[in-house]
Amino acid sequence: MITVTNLRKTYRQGGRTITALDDVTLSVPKGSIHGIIGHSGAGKSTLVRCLTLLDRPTSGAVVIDGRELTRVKDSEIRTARRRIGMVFQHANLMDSRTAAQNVAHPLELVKTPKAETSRKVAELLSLVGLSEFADAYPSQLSGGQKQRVGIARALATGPDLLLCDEPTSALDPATTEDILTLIRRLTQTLDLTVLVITHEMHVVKRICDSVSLLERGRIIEHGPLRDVVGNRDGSLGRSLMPLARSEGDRALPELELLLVGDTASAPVLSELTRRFNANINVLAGTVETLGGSRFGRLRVEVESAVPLTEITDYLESTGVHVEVAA
Ligand SMILES: Nc1ncnc2c1ncn2[C@@H]1O[C@H](COP(=O)(O)OP(=O)(O)OP(=O)(O)O)[C@@H](O)[C@H]1O
Repeated sequence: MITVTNLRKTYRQGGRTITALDDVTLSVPKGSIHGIIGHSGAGKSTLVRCLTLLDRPTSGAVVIDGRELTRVKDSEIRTARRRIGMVFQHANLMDSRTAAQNVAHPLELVKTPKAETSRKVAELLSLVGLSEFADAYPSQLSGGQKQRVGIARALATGPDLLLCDEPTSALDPATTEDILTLIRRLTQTLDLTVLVITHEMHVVKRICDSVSLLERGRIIEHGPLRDVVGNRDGSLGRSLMPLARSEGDRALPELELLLVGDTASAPVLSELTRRFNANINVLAGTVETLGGSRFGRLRVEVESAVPLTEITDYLESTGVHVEVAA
């Protein structure tokens, strides 16, 4: 489990104070994956540096499995860092070493006996599905295979936290899917705590149990995926389930509907047609299962003799979140 409390990082630059992280608080239980999503400049890299002690936070605490990382003395930083496995955008493998030798590297650094290293490396390569490639050099591996070696290497010292910094940003869609499936599987098999830093919404959608939106150093929205998507006041739900834009001016009123859980499977539109003798035209729509719940987001235009408020009141009474498009 990782708990970050009131984390703050400021930099002095040319007489100005730049606040890169502003009161960041989050908590990720064991066996789950938390996504941190943010645009360029939001503070993602600063957060990674503070969590890995490459940079000391200005204030606040980071506690990983009961150990307060922020209190670790400089002389103990190396040891403390072993509790965190890092997966980067590029695996950065050593070209002169085979896959097995790359995975063995962190174990050699902590002087693990040879036999134990061999056993662990074989186990890790098997976990990431690369047993047959143990003796292959990075130049003989695909991008996805290199990333698998990188993940095996990150897990070599048995970390409490796996920190994935843009783990699939350099991969094609099919390989991205493979790597995300692997991260999800390892989280469960090894009961890991995983933080995924990304700017890609589909990564959050595919594997995260919960998510935080980082903007200008602050977490402005956070929660389990299903709460965030169902929250009509936030922007994350819309970003996770976007709708195509409306085209031009339309004569009829437009409604945006958010359907959550059972409502997303109910025949809401046909009921609307029957009840209000309305013509409904779907302009855009998406239905997905996220964080174990089903969600539908629809933009519809409505033609009916009945006042629009009656229709929206009815929809709200059935549990549909309604917004009248401007
Ligand atoms: N060493 C530094 N000195 C001064 N300002 C910094 C330093 N590092 C980061 N910043 C500033 O802190 C803010 C957050 O930067 P950071 O690199 O953490 O964002 P990011 O979300 O990782 O962006 P990107 O995705 O582009 O890497 C930015 O305004 C940046 O200019």
